[in-house]
Amino acid sequence: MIITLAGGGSTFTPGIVKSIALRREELEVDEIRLYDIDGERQRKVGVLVDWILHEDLGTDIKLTVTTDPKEAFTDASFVFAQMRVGKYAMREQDEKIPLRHGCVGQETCGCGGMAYGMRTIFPMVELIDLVEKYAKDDYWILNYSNPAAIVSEACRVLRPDARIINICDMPIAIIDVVCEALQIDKRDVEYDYFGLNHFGWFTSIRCKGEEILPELRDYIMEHEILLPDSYVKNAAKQGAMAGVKKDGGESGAEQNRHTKGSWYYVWKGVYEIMELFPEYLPNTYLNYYLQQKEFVEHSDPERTRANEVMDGREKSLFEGIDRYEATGEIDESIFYAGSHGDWIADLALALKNDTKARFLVICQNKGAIPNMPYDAMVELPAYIGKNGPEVISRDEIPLFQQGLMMQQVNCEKLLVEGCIEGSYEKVLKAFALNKTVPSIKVAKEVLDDMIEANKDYWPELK
Ligand SMILES: NC(=O)c1ccc[n+]([C@@H]2O[C@H](COP(=O)([O-])OP(=O)(O)OC[C@H]3O[C@@H](n4cnc5c(N)ncnc54)[C@H](O)[C@@H]3O)[C@@H](O)[C@H]2O)c1
Ligand SMILES: O=P(O)(O)OC[C@H]1O[C@H](O[C@H]2[C@H](O)[C@@H](O)[C@@H](O)O[C@@H]2CO)[C@H](O)[C@@H](O)[C@@H]1O
Ligand SMILES: [Mn+2]
Repeated sequence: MIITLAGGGSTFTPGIVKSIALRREELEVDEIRLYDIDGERQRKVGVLVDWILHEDLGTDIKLTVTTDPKEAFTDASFVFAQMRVGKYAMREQDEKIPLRHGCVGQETCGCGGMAYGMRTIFPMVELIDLVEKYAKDDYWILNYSNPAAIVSEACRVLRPDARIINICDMPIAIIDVVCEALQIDKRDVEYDYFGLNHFGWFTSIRCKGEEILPELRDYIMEHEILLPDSYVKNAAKQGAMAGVKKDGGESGAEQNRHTKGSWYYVWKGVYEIMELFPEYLPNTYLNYYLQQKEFVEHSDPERTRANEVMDGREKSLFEGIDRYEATGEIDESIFYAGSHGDWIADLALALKNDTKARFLVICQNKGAIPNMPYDAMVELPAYIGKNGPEVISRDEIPLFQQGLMMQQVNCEKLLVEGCIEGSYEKVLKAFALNKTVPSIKVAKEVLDDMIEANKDYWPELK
């Protein structure tokens, strides 16, 4: 049983490998392969992965680190994809170019998300074709590569038969925070959710069968933020309490980072949205669409999330690996093993062992939300077994959410069509349709700057 990580040089690789290795008996995994187009970045991550597999956990799982697709995918059962096409340097452009024009600058939302999507569509299709060619016939690609909404729409259009499931860790990250805030165990929690990727709402959260959304709402209103007291106390102890505008990089500690810099506004925004629209718990990404003006106001166009990540997660990981290579000493806090890795490893487990466990997945609607288009890629709970997701249908969604989702879904579809056809006009219409963009003139200005910045990545637009 072979699992290949595509984007093996990712900062998330060590955490994911640890989650796989901790489930080695149920997954019956014999070999883990890392595949990347950047050999040196991946080699370094491979050094840490080797330590995790063979020193830390003492497993006999074989490790292969390669830039050769044939070696990477031959006979693989699972491919976990986590590519960042254009790396952090292009993420920085995605975030900074729109901000220069007064628009939201974000990795996966608005103009930045569309730019990232246009870089990723064809490499993703290429990956699918390589996996089809070399992997086992019943392979599964479990895809984290962002922007997952646009990537999944492109896969639906270009490779409709691919055995790919697109997923996101934000909803489970939100549930982690909710559980910490209310001091409950996440194993007791089940939730209902609907939306698009990075664009959805929790409609019910249950703990041991009891509805806890009202209690959570009270917590958020009382604290004026969705942040657990324990996170805030820990961060304060470390002298890193935020709320502070435009502050420095992340610390190694996962909890700590949520209390400062751009993450602070993520959790504050949940309160600001729920104060006005208390019915559901919003995905934090809705901030960028519902508070676009305020986001631009509190952003520093010279220092965005990409800078925080480069100075934080990326730096501490690669400096830690360098230190290990030089001294043989390892500091485990340089990588994060948690829900992100557990989620994808548990999904593989559900597919392999036909567990019918419940997961949120990005899937074609096919009537599951009756008042959304049949071919929209939506995010919904599903039971996962050996034949893939069995999506749980629901009632019609309210007009406010449906209106927002229709605008966003049409934007994503136009972008994918424009990218495939090489149509400037369609891509411009996608930019103009996005809720983060105030006028067609601004849409054109941002798009033209994006074309220049992405000339090594995007198809030509005519
Ligand atoms: N869906 C989610 O909820 C979720 C959560 C976290 C991260 N992500 C995504 O996971 C990815 C990795 O994030 P990161 O911050 O660790 O980035 P990273 O830059 O550290 O790692 C990405 C790796 O992908 C490699 N890569 C780029 N193009 C490739 C290609 N065509 N083939 C193979 N490898 C390629 C890069 O060389 C790099 O090593 C990103 O797409 C990010 O957006 C998604
Ligand atoms: O800015 P980044 O690169 O730190 O995060 C962007 C990603 O944010 C979400 O995933 C988070 C998650 O919410 C957090 O709790 C922790 O697990 O880290 C993840 C990655 O930072 C989101 O779901 C992803 O799509 C984004 O790429
Ligand atoms: Mn996500």
